[in-house]
Amino acid sequence: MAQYTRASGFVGLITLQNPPVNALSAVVRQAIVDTVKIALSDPKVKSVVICGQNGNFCGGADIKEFGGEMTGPPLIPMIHAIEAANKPMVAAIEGNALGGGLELALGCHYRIAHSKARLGLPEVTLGLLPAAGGSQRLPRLIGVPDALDLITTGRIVTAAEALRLGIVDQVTEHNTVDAAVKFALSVAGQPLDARRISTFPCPRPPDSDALFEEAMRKVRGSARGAMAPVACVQAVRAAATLPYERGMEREKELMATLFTSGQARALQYVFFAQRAVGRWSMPSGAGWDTSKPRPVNKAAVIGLGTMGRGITVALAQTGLSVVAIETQEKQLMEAKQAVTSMLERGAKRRGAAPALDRISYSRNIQAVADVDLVIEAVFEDMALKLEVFRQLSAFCKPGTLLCTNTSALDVDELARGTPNPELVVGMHFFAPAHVMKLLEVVYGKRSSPQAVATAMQLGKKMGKASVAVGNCRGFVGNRMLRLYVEQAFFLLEEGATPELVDGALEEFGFPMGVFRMSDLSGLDVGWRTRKAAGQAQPGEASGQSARIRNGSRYSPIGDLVCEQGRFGQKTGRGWYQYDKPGSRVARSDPWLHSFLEQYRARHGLVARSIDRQEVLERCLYALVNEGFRILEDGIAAGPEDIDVIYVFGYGWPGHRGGPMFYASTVGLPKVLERLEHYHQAHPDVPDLQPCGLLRRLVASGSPPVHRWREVIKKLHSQL
Ligand SMILES: CCCCCCC/C=C/C(=O)SCCNC(=O)CCNC(=O)[C@H](O)C(C)(C)COP(=O)(O)OP(=O)(O)OC[C@H]1O[C@@H](n2cnc3c(N)ncnc32)[C@H](O)[C@@H]1OP(=O)(O)O
Repeated sequence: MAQYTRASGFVGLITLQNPPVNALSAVVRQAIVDTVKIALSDPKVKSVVICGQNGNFCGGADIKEFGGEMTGPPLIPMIHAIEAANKPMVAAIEGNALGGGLELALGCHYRIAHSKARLGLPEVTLGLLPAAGGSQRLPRLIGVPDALDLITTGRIVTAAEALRLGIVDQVTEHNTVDAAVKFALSVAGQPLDARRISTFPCPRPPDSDALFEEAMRKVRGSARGAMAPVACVQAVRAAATLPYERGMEREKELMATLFTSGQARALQYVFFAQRAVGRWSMPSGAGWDTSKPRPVNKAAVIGLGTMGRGITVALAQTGLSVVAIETQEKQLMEAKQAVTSMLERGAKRRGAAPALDRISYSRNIQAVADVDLVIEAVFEDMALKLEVFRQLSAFCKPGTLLCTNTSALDVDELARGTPNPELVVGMHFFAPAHVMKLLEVVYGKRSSPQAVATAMQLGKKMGKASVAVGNCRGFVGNRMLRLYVEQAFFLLEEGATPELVDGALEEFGFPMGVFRMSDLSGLDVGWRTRKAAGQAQPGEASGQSARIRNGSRYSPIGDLVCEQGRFGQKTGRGWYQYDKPGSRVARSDPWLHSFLEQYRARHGLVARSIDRQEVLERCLYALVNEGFRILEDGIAAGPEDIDVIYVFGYGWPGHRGGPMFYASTVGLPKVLERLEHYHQAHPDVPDLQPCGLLRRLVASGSPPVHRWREVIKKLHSQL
């Protein structure tokens, strides 16, 4: 709702009240309409201030309402009535003014912001556009190029930037409502015609056609099939080329298309999934609501390779003191240089000072003595990690949390090697660790809820989408990925090319297909793991046995490519060829195609024609099937956890909502039927056998994704 009071005798004060973010629900919109009417009809009131309760202006339209039938007064006429008012309307912006919240403020005649306020139109991240007039008013206020930037990216700006752009009229360090009331009194009675943004002509840059074409090219390149960024460009173009009323019609048309698209539903699901994973739980029942994190002010990072450097940067940028440890002098100095330049680049981007003095460097592991938490990021070798954990246990003060950044090793085995296994958790970052938004927090059998709570809270502070998962080989993300990559290899054996597989996956929305990605990250990484596991065997054995391991189908194609010294971009050759080592532009490689032909001939395989649909079904349904197994095993608590991991860590297109959400949109019976089909066609791939949980969900009528947890709970209670 919204409360109406009078301030300083002559100012009507409307306070939005809908905790926690004062979203514009139907009730709030009705209250705004009612209170504006009261203020405008009160002869004593000379001007009006709109603010939000609890230091937060407004988080925008109520996203929860998008799923149902819209009731209550619509936003657009409500904002028009504010703009048309004959008394000055002033927005007092504290905290967030986002989406419909900023659009409401743009309907006001003046905007006063607190210096810590954040403003933006993030609708595009929800698959929408600012359709309460924002796409038409913002370009009129700040010009087309800046409006295009903010609307197509959803970028949030600080009050200082908002002032520079001309979005707000004044920024205050003091009480914003007091400042707005004072300001409102000072402008009482002044003419308002020049303050109604919808009446402004839209400043049209001389080269506007080229500008819009470039903007369209840019969003099409990065949107990977997402409709909203494209519609945002179209809406701003309408602002620049049409009168306001017609621009509003275009905004409405574009919004209608987006609103009813599956993409908006998927992105809104991701928004709520991100919040849901914060309410984590462990199989014991302990969770976010019962476990208190320990304070972490100082942390240590052990091992300053690529991951360790990124983690150091991320921790320092979060405001922690960091001790960065590497035993070899040369590596330590190289790492120091690399970390310094990463921090400087980041600081330049943010217009802040680099956090260089938060980091101390040491070759001595005893420097961990006074830290609250350690993140070990040494080479993926169990013996080495066990030794590091043994030393940490000896040198750390009691209660220090010991975290491992392993992506593949057993967290329980590491914990068993320490006197306090309850203090051990996995913190699995993704490269580059200071950029990638995902963190898997891996709890072992003995990890204490407090240790998990501490790692989750630290992840949140670092701005990561942090997901608590159980301990198993590959945790959630890599465990699922193995099956996806494996299907891509099998498809090559059966007649596909890297170009076909990557083309299908990139058209689906991945930034890179399996093979392009493999070339980027280096083929030798997986090869080393497969050799260590005894899977990759040297030489070009032929016949059936060369493609079987432990009774299941295995493709040695990746191993054979590695044997040729083709490790991807870094060697200039991999699944594709590159102009030179380190170059990024992949070109088809005739060598690889003839290698595939010879390989098939040697193994008696006859290439068949494979279409993009089969590529998608084989790769994606194998991945989804493993997701169901992970839920069945209790490694992830719900589908949201898996989806957040895939969207934020593995390039799964957000507008498809994550693999488990995607499966629900395809229809679980169809996913089940296709898996049965492929399992029948490939009985030597047991992983294609549909998971019991998938069958159970189908048998229980394929409930929507938000109800899967109930089925999973029931399943676990019966075990
Ligand atoms: C045909 C119809 C025409 C309609 C025209 C529509 C034009 C306008 C569209 C919009 O305004 S869309 C919404 C745009 N706003 C946003 O995208 C902002 C979303 N929220 C956030 O980014 C953050 O929540 C925040 C505001 C920055 C606050 O972050 P903080 O970390 O402090 O809290 P959270 O944990 O994120 O959120 C707390 C709580 O509030 C819920 N919530 C947040 N925003 C909304 C919202 N706009 N609608 C509904 N609910 C919202 C969030 O889910 C959390 O709830 P719980 O999950 O804890 O229950």
